[in-house]
Amino acid sequence: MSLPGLHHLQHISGNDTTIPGIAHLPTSILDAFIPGYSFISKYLLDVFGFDISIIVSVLVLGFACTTGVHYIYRHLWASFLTHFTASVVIDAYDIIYDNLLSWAAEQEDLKRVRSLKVQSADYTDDVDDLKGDENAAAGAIFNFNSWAAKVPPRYEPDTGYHWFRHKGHWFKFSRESNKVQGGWMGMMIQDQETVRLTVLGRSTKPIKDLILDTRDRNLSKQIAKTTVRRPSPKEQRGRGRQAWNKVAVRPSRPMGTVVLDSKQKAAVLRDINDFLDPATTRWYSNRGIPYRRGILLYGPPGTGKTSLSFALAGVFGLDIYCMSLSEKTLSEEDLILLFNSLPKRCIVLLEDIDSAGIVRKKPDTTKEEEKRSKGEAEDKKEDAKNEKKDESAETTAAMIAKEVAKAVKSANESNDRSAGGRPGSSNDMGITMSGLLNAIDGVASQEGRVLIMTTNYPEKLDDALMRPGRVDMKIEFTLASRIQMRELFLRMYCVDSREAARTPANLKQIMPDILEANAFADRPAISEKSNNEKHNTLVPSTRPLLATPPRMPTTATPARLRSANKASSPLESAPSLQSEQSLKIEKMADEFAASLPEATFSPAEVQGYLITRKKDPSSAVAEVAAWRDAELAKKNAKKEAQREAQKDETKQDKEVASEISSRNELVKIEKEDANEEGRGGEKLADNGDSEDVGDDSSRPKTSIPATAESGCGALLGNVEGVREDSDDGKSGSEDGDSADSGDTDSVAGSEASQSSVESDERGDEYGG
Ligand SMILES: Nc1ncnc2c1ncn2[C@@H]1O[C@H](COP(=O)(O)OP(=O)(O)OP(=O)(O)O)[C@@H](O)[C@H]1O
Repeated sequence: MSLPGLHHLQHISGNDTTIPGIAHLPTSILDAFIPGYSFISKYLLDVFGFDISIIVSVLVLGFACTTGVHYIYRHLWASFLTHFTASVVIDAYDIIYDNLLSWAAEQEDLKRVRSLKVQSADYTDDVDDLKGDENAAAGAIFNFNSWAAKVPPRYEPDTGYHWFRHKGHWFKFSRESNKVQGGWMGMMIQDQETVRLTVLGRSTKPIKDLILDTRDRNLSKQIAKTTVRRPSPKEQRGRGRQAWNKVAVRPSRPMGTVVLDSKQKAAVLRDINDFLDPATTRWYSNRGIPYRRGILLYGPPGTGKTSLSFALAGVFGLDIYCMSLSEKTLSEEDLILLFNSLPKRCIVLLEDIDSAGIVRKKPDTTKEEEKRSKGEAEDKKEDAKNEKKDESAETTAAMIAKEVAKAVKSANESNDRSAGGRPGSSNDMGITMSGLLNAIDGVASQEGRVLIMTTNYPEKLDDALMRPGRVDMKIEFTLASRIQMRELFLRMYCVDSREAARTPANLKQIMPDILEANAFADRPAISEKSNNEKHNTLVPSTRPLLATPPRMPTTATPARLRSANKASSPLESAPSLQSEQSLKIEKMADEFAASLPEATFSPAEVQGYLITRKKDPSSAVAEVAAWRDAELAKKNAKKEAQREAQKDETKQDKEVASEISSRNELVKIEKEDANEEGRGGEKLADNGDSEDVGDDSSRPKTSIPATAESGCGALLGNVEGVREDSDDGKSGSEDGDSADSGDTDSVAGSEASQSSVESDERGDEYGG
């Protein structure tokens, strides 16, 4: 290749080290690109006679051209993208992100990309869709790992960008991972993924359509699934959706599987259905009423409160946000943030609301106490000056009082603990009642959510929490009635007939009988009633919304039971069983229910029994009497043990109290003696014979410190014993027969209901 211009340039430079006649770049230019070029090329030419200038010139020219073209291309492409494409960014914590990635994993164009990210079947829900091995031999051991290994892993496009075509449009799928500040005070650097979808063209519509497609595809896949979310770990908690973690997507629980009085079920279904109706939103806003709904589910453990909440989430296609107030890392600020980060429509399940130890903050007595004890300490100082001779007796008494107060305080604390509260109440516990109330109906709290609170002890709940507007509906759950037990039996052995009701589109599909019978004919239309009237309709002030499930007579026979079922149909109608086999099962269900006492076992217990015989209804019936007797014996033994424990506790309380009382008496006597001794000494001193008095061995001598120490040790031992007992769940406060309270000087050491203030006061009595 001839480059005459360059050749000319070379002559001008006057620094020619090359063979004349061959085109190349001037040495000065090459020197600028490659430092030391002229020296190297001269050396190579002199020693080997080889001219590298032409090769180097070509390489440099090639490099310059490529860089230039690349620069121009990038520049043009960037301005093309700016002016002729549209894009949308999707954050990783958004549901759209999940939808898009699972959609992308199935696109042929994107399957072909060379940079993929793989996700094993364990982390997807696909494992639930696998069918069991029907050819497995009877009794063959099921191996989950080898079964789950059949689910192919999911491949999705990795970080980087990939082009694909969808519905005639070209899209660019860019997955990016960025470092962002997060965590507490933004002190942690976290990875945050985003996907940017870009489409050729100036409109974002194709992207929006694509997002809708991915959502629809996901909906059709997840039609019968309920998404469960829990608060994110504290350090990852941020605003918005980051506050909540998706922990599971599980098959929706069919309403029919929750055995509950059908009127109660219908009431709650109607109520939530009305609430979610878009027209209701306007109704609320027109009247300035916060658009929220609160439901309290209460009753013994294992009676179906959580199950009903999940079934409701399934029926109404709502995500369920579960939270426990007893979670240690949950502060009031977190609670407010979590409530403020809820989506527009969802179910919030606040479980075991009583166990969080939510109590109104007690008046702060500590400071008063301190003041008082300070004042008293000063008084004591004065006294000490005036009555120096009482000093040793006083010190001893103060020691005892201090130890006793300590012991009583710790016993009280442990009693508090055993009574369900958290130790150190207001300091340890993050959530106070006012904090909870602020969160659930604070100004920034999200509207449109259904708050379901569950408790085993409704009587422990604060009235402020129960007021209409916070709790609009209460549903009581009871131990299983005979009809419920029959229903549980039928559901255990005829589940498949109910499968059709998994995705109901109409309330009638769930509860045909009750809704057709127009059970709510008297219920006013929502637009015709004021909110208060509405609350009154739904929540009688003290009674639960609806009566508990009707009880069958204790002497129910299978025949009576069946006729009662047919006549009143208080529960959702049982699965229609046509075949002979089904009639047989129905008969067995009657027999089964008739063998069990009412209101003794929780549905969970009955289900637990049935589940171990899930393929064998006959043995479930045959063995139920033996199971019942064994369970009743266990329950009675437990009750008896509790009674015994209570008795022991009372006895111990009394012993401790009487010991304290006798120590107290002893200290009093010592003190009086010491006073007398002092007075006698003074008199003798006046007579100038004081030394003899001190040696008077005829007077009874007391060894106060020794007595006091052993007394405290013994006393503490006893009180410690009481505390340990109460840690085991025995509450001293439950004991009606506490230490003799008539004796004002005595410290009723183990009386759990005493506050530490009281015990300190009594301690001061000792000291003074
Ligand atoms: N009424 C019921 N109908 C159907 N199943 C029930 C019912 N009650 C309890 N169960 C079964 O018992 C188990 C425990 O029920 P669930 O967790 O709903 O009870 P819970 O009242 O919320 O208990 P806890 O108060 O201890 O939280 C579940 O497997 C559920 O299927």
